[in-house]
Amino acid sequence: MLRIAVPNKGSLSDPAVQLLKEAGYKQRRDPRELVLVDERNKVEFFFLRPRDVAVYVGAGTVDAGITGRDLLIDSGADAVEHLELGFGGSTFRFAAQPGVASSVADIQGKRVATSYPLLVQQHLGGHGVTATVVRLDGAVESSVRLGVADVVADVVSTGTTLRAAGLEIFGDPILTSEAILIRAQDAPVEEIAILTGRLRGVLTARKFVLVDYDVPGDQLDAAIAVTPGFEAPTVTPLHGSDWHAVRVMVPRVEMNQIMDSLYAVGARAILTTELLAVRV
Ligand SMILES: Nc1ncnc2c1ncn2[C@@H]1O[C@H](COP(=O)(O)OP(=O)(O)OP(=O)(O)O)[C@@H](O)[C@H]1O
Ligand SMILES: O=P(O)(O)OC[C@H]1O[C@H](OP(=O)(O)OP(=O)(O)O)[C@H](O)[C@@H]1O
Ligand SMILES: [Mg+2]
Repeated sequence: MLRIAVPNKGSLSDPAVQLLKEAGYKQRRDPRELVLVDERNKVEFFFLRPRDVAVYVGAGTVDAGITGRDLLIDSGADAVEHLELGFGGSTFRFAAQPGVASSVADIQGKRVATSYPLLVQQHLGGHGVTATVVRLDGAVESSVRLGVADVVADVVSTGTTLRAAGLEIFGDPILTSEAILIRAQDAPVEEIAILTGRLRGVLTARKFVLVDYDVPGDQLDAAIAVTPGFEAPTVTPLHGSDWHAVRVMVPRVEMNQIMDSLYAVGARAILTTELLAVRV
């Protein structure tokens, strides 16, 4: 049985569980459940603290897990980033009160508060900067006002938390993070491939929609130029006329522009439908 670690709390937990459900895996109903066996798919899920996922995968006691890239790096664990999962996006940034620092070099000799000490130490070391890293469990933004640090290094999503604390981002991003599937060095290759295929199937289905339309023969090439498709669109002749029915996958974000363009070249009965899962 493939053993998979899933975050039990925090921002990554709900979207991770949702992704696994959509990929056809059984998920827990009771948030107190720590282990769940999915007999049908031959997978065992372990619900662990997001920070600990990489530790277990790195130790090889579970084969794979869902975590954030920032958490993986900060864990120092010997696990492999295997697949980007398209949620939990954030950047990891330095911030301070206005005028205190404008680049990483300005951190020299200062105190940096963070919940990600290894990630920050590695970044500072890479820039030849020596600083005192103050490890905090959370609410890092308050550390400057409360006098335990001069600079913070933290996860930034909207920036609202930093602004509310009177801090400004400075320097280049330390890291761009998102939720990722990680695997153990010696994870079973075939089982990981099945898991990856299932997850990719959902991620692709989220990015694309299916468009169907009818188009007269003399406009078929113009319509296909608008919707070239993943490989090639499916074209079926309509009974008793020179019209064709076309079915094609298009990127969800471009869906409305594409429908407008199709209409403009003479396509009619243009329908868009959701995809549940895809193998391409
Ligand atoms: N707005 C956000 N706030 C915090 N973490 C975020 C946010 N957006 C994405 N993430 C990602 O979520 C992961 C942090 O997981 P964690 O479980 O610590 O979440 P949390 O929401 O901070 O929970 P906690 O209540 O334990 O602080 C990191 O990979 C981080 O990059
Ligand atoms: O840029 P924003 O959209 O404001 O989001 C970023 C904030 O969210 C997280 O905090 P969280 O709520 O997880 O609390 P914590 O600091 O205690 O982990 C993170 O540590 C930042 O403080
Ligand atoms: Mg947090």
